[in-house]
Amino acid sequence: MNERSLSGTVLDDILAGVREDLAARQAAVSLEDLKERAGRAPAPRDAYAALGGDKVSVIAEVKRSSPSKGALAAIADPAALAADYEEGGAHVISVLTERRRFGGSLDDLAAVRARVDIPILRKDFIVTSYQLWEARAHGADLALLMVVSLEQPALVSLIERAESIGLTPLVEIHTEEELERAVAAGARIIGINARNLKTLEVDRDVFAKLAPKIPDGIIKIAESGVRGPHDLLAYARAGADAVLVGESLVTGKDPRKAVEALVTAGAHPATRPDHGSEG
Ligand SMILES: O=P(O)(O)OC[C@@H](O)[C@@H](O)c1c[nH]c2ccccc12
Repeated sequence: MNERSLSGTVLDDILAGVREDLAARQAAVSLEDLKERAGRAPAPRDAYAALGGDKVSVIAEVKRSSPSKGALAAIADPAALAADYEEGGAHVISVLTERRRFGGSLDDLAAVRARVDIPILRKDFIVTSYQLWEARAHGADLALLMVVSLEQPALVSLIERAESIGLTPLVEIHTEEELERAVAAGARIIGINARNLKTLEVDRDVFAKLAPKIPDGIIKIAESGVRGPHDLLAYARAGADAVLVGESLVTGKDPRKAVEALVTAGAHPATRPDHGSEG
């Protein structure tokens, strides 16, 4: 068993459902078949190039539902939404593939990957290498690994496995202990989630508290709770290289324009700690 046992939290419920769905998929599709499909998948896109440079990058998420709010948006055509995000200037697209709580699927992932030219993140609760192969087989370029749901040896081996099959791992943390584990495991991209997945509470200050403790050279992503350019700028001043935005994009009137506003705010050098007056 790779997962930590954290009894009674929302995360526990989610992981239990994820494991059931995973078992059904494993019964239906052999690892051998998945590997074969991954071998035929288009080459991975360069996530480091997409997230690098002086700008604050925008990762726009295809998200139908959330455990905290339930249904957010119908999203009949996830690929069309992703195309809007790309037109708005998004640097990476995140696709939630978890079914029960987030309403996502691997079909969504494949459809989005086929429509846009930027790197795609598989956002899910990944606890086994089978899910990494699934991600690559459906075209993902990056995969989320959440420290909270993995024991250290599993985290280390999933990072290595992801890299060995061409997936860039985005390692998510919410506490200082998790941060230390992510760094020790060799993470090169760390996402600080403002949302505590055990309670679903959002605390935007978590980023500013933890980001300074991340060693130089590691890409820092602020996840959750970005309502618009104002929040992107606050995260940028606290050292974010990128923001990951879901709810405010899928619930807004015009996702393309909402992404454009974020990208424009993030393109301004004065938003970065190195260049800004906050220095
Ligand atoms: O919808 P928001 O508040 O903009 O958040 C997006 C993203 O950060 C959130 O979906 C998320 C971050 N980490 C996760 C892990 C699993 C599922 C979902 C997530």
